[in-house]
Amino acid sequence: MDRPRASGPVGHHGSVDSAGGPAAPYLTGLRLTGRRVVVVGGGHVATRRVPRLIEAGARVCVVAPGVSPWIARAAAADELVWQQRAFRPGDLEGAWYVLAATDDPPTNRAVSAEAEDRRVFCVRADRADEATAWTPATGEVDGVQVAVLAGRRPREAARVRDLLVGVLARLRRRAA
Ligand SMILES: C[C@@]1(CC(=O)O)C2=NC(=C\c3[nH]c(c(CCC(=O)O)c3CC(=O)O)Cc3[nH]c(c(CC(=O)O)c3CCC(=O)O)/C=C3\N/C(=C\2)[C@@H](CCC(=O)O)[C@]3(C)CC(=O)O)/[C@H]1CCC(=O)O
Ligand SMILES: NC(=O)c1ccc[n+]([C@@H]2O[C@H](COP(=O)([O-])OP(=O)(O)OC[C@H]3O[C@@H](n4cnc5c(N)ncnc54)[C@H](O)[C@@H]3O)[C@@H](O)[C@H]2O)c1
Repeated sequence: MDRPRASGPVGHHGSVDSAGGPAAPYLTGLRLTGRRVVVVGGGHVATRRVPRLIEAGARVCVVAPGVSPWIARAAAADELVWQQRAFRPGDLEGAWYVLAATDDPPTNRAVSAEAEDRRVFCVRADRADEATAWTPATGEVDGVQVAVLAGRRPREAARVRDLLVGVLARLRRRAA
């Protein structure tokens, strides 16, 4: 079947074409309620991402010898499970989504290899080119969610997210 054509500068699929570049990720919305998500590593990057997984209702398991105070508190409050040890093969059993976010590249590589074997999508914090998923910059205004990927330019993604959230909030206030 032919691909549907874009009409005008912004196609009906919402993209301004950058023909010839590497394929862009397929943006989607994971519905994680009650589903196991394994986060390997419990430092700065994991601590930025885990709250959103919990908000989405995921059953989060953090595997790391040491974690941030926020993750330790969330574990104590039963908001997540913390396995206080290094990653071991088999830890991804039953996972729907995986984050490899340690500061040890061989461990991140082992996590992403196990995820690949199990065909589970996996973010890899240190090597986006070897990951099967990327984390967008996100925001929300009155039930409208915004997610921005900027082609491995996280600061640009966060800047555009802030702009969009600002515009949405202004539109909301004007409509009220
Ligand atoms: C948007 C955001 C969402 C979030 O994380 O929640 C996000 N990174 C954020 C922050 C941030 N990232 C980095 C720093 C420290 C340096 C700096 O300041 O520049 C900081 C700031 C900080 O940590 O404070 C460095 C970095 N990032 C990546 C690599 C590896 C690589 O590119 O290979 C390295 C080098 C690591 C190294 O040195 O080894 C990779 C990715 N980072 C992504 C997302 C994915 C898609 C991005 C896109 O398409 O635009 C992608 C591709 C994959 C992924 O990781 O999912 C969040 C802003 C959230 C917000 O502000 O709300
Ligand atoms: N993608 C991004 O947005 C982004 C941003 C900053 C840094 N990074 C990259 O991500 C990596 C992690 O960054 P960070 O700032 O969160 O590091 P961090 O030092 O704050 O945390 C590292 C965590 O990994 C854990 N860990 C180490 N070895 C482990 C093992 N074998 N098994 C399980 N857990 C293990 C530690 O206990 C700790 O919890 C960095 O090395 C950097 O390459 C990515």
